[in-house]
Amino acid sequence: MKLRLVCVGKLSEAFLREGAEEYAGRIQRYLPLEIIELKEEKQGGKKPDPRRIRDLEAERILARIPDGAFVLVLDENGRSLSSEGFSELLGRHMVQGTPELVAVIGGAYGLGERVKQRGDLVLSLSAMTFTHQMARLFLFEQIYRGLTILRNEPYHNR
Ligand SMILES: C[S@@+](CC[C@H](N)C(=O)[O-])C[C@H]1O[C@@H](n2cnc3c(N)ncnc32)[C@H](O)[C@@H]1O
Repeated sequence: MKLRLVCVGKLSEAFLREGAEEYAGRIQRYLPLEIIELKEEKQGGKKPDPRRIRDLEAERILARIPDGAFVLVLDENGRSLSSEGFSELLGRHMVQGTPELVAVIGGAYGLGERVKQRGDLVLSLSAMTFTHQMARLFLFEQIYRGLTILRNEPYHNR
């Protein structure tokens, strides 16, 4: 199974970029990982219309999700899972032969309804809201943690 992250915005904070790169490297010891960073929608000088921004970003996000992928949409209002539960989810898709697991992280205004509807699971990392950059780091850490749990490797201390 391949992993793909589709996200809006780059990692501009060096301390988060370093952390995310560290975990991305660790994940890639187990599974291939592709990161697609989409540009944030800008509305040239106008007062931002968050709904319009989300809708425009949604079109570009959906275009990067291949058919047959299992889609994990990251949203603070989604479902929460334990690390073990998340690890089981990853393991199930690896065994079932899901070709690609796509995780989606929104930009400053969050994700449009069409993206949430495409999600096979809308996942919350916490009921609190993080920046998209932090969400990326925490998601990567949890994917890495989940993979080490599947391999029974000493990272997650039960
Ligand atoms: C700054 S947040 C957007 C917040 C925005 N108020 C909204 O309506 O979603 C940017 C992105 O980070 C991700 N994110 C932030 N906090 C999260 C959390 N607690 N759980 C899961 N994803 C989160 C989501 O993908 C969100 O779209």
